Amino acid sequence: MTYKLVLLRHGQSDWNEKNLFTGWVDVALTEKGQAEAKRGGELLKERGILPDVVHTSLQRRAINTANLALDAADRLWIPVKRNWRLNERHYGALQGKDKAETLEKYGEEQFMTWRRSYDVPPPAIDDNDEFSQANDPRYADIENAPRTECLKDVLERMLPYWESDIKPDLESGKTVLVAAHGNSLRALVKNLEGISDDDIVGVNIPTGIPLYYELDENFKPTKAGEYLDPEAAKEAIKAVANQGKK
Ligand SMILES: O=C(O)[C@@H](CO)OP(=O)(O)O
Repeated sequence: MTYKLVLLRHGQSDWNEKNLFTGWVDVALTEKGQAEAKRGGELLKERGILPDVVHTSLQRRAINTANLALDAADRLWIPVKRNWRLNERHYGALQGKDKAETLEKYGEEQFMTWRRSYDVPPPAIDDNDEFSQANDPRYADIENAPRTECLKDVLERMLPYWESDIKPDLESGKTVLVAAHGNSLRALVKNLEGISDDDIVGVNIPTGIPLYYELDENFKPTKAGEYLDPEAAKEAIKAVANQGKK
């Protein structure tokens, strides 16, 4: 018995296009992002990898990506579960800041530490900041909702949901789609593949291309995760890695 898991990062968002740190800011998909999501669903259909249940974050770029992909795969009818634990990493005071300007202002080392270090979070966002989620009703029930997060924080808040909701769906034989974000999926991939704290720095997830895993009974991948469009993924991974650079 192998478990079937598909990870899908949302398609290009308005702020991916504008090259702004996004985090918990709830931005929309661009037209290109919508097309990527649809293509993601077509790839699933072509390969016969048909989700039985979908898990998303509480952010519209992931929710809309899931809907567009599932519509294209003719699976819009499957049950859906949403949880803040799948949200993008909270980017703290960097939310809303231009990536290229931040790189220029603070230098490459600080910029990459904030973006990709495992355990150094950016400065916390002020509750009065225009890009704070302090008063967002969808997060009102979270105790100590984050004001910034590093990848380690994301892993720690994502894992309880993996255990309580995603694993049981896999165990019951369902093909599970997780539609989420660059950094919440990096956390999930780190955990799945046992990637070290140092090596996760170099892992980037492209937008809109399904990443397919088959897992054994211990939830370990039986082989490396497979991008359903490997050529497009290669180019897109490079582009994510180089964001901010001129
Ligand atoms: O801005 C963000 O929230 C993320 C994802 O778009 O960016 P990065 O890849 O720089 O972590």
